[in-house]
Amino acid sequence: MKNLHKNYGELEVIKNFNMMISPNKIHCIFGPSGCGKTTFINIVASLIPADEGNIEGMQEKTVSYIFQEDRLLPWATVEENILFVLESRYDEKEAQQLADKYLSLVDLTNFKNAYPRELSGGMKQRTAIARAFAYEGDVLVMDEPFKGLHLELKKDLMEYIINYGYRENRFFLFITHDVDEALYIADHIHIFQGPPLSLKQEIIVDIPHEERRSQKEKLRQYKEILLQRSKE
Ligand SMILES: Nc1ncnc2c1ncn2[C@@H]1O[C@H](COP(=O)(O)OP(=O)(O)OP(=O)(O)O)[C@@H](O)[C@H]1O
Repeated sequence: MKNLHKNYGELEVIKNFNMMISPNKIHCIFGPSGCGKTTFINIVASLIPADEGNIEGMQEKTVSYIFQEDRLLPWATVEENILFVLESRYDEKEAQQLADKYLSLVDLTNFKNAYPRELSGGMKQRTAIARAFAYEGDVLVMDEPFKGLHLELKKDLMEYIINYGYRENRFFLFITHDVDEALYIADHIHIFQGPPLSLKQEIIVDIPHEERRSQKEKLRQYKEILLQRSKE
């Protein structure tokens, strides 16, 4: 991302902002409310245009997006909500296989025929996660995707991203306010401040994912740095 600028009226949300992300790595974005994180990832996902600047390497890339809110179609069932976005990309059989696989991952197979109004907030969010994962975009952009989910499912979903080949050749941008979540999953943690959005510090978490549960002392040190830098 090069020299990005974005204003909302008088407010300079993003000004001369640069950042690089690598495939196979999970980039977490951390920063105070209102600093411009959502605006930034919306630009990366081409949901809104930047006023200036460009993003290289995104041509022809497909994007899966998990929003802060579930954005489900109210008139469609859980399964139809997923199949609907897969239609443009997969044939019917492939789409059904993907929908089945990811409904099972988020533990909603038994609710595939339910409508959003019949679901709890967490179940709606799980549907939105299944929809984004199933689309299998080259770029996965997530804005606090696991907020409100219970710990076990949150861990299962993070494990899935880390361990099941899902990371291969894929770009991840992941906004979270949860320090433990970030330290569990991230390879890079970008601490932002703003507006206008700028990088305060980038932390590279150099503990292999499979060792994160056992390397408690090292993780605690990262946590301290992260909390300290976020507060300053
Ligand atoms: N469509 C819009 N029109 C006008 N101002 C906006 C718009 N969207 C965001 N803003 C403003 O831009 C600033 C950055 O908002 P943004 O949603 O990007 O922040 P954020 O870091 O994602 O916050 P949060 O963590 O609370 O989601 C805020 O001051 C917000 O009020």
